Amino acid sequence: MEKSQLEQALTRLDDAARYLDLDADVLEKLKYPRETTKMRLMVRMDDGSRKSFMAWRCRYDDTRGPTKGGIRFHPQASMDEVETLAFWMTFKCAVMNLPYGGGKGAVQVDPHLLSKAELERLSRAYMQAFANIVGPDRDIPAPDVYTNAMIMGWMADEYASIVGRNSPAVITGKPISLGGSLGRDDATARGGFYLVRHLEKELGVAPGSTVAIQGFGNAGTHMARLMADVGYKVVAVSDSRATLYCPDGLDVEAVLEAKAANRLTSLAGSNGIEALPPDYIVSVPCDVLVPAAMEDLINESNADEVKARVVVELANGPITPEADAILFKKNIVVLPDILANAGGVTVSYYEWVQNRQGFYWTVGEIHQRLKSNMEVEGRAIWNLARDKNISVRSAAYVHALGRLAEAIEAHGTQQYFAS
Ligand SMILES: NC(=O)c1ccc[n+]([C@@H]2O[C@H](COP(=O)([O-])OP(=O)(O)OC[C@H]3O[C@@H](n4cnc5c(N)ncnc54)[C@H](O)[C@@H]3O)[C@@H](O)[C@H]2O)c1
Repeated sequence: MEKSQLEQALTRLDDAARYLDLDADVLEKLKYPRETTKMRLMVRMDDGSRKSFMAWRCRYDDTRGPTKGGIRFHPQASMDEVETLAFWMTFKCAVMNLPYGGGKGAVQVDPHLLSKAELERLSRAYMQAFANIVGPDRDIPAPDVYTNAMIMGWMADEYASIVGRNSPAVITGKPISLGGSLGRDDATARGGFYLVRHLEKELGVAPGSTVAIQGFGNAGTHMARLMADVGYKVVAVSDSRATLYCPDGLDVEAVLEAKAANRLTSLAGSNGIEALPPDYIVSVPCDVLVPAAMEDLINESNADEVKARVVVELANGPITPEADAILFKKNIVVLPDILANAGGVTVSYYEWVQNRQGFYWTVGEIHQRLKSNMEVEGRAIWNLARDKNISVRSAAYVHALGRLAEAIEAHGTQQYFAS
């Protein structure tokens, strides 16, 4: 029988456990989601009819603090995916030493088929359904695929009316006018960017090296701009419909404009730019490949075609464990999701801190803190990988698991005696 997504993800936990002397209780605690709630949301459509949508919220593990993780609106969302993403959040927050556990949520919906008013009603319905589960000290959502600051703003507003007080720290990734943090919009890409720049010597890349980016949404577009701004050559980008490829380098600003107007492929045919199928991006000749779309897009069927020497996982889980083994054999360095895309949750943490203290930082302060956090954790993980001769992914899991194990033990024995 085929493994579920969560079972696949758990193989990383078993792998990391081999390098630590852990109590069996620790693994038992981390092997299962603590709490997953499933709700059917009823939403009034503009034509007066009612439609229902399946929705979930998972709090995977809260040993290190309130659970934290985004809400995804996607037609293929499933409980298995939500629990897997929540598992990854647990490790990501531990990698970055944030005082959080891991959570995630989703609605099974294609948001492109909804009007803005329907999208607002759906977002409010989500918060009505899960208001008892979330909370600034319990579970703190954020944006993920096909959700954004506007949606977080509606959800924060709904939560405030339910609890009867302003409570901005319940959700992050909000509009700046509602207590959002400066620097949250490009934080995921910026974290990955700081990491690459910090490890340039070790990775053998530098401005002038070529980059291909799979997925051209929040994470992908910001990464393209940041890398191009310091002189990296972006040779290919893709979205769900096409890959745009130009070996001499794309004009990133022109590509961003075309994407904003929803006509990415309109650039093909001029200046040596070709439009190719979306999957082509994986095999593009380049130095750095940046998956920034969905899970499992690099798998057994195409991992052999990867030409890059470095893969920076801005997406969550873009490489299957089988593909990971193939890349490792090919000496391709993978900077794993739980480290490379942790800039998003890190600036979400800053947003939560600012909301709670009621005092806000400048964008310069945010960038400085993020750069320092990425460099400290990135360096520790890089050194661990080198010293133990393991992949950077395994090292990131070992780094996080050590922190989780310490916290599980520090909680004492109460849970041991409880049923
Ligand atoms: N936004 C964040 O702060 C954040 C933080 C951490 C991780 N991530 C992860 O980054 C990834 C992207 O998230 P986002 O926020 O940028 O989402 P987004 O909705 O802004 O963008 C997703 C992009 O992926 C593209 N896409 C979808 N299917 C594709 C396919 N088969 N091939 C190529 N492109 C495809 C879409 O066209 C879109 O351009 C996800 O895995 C998400 O979990 C996001």
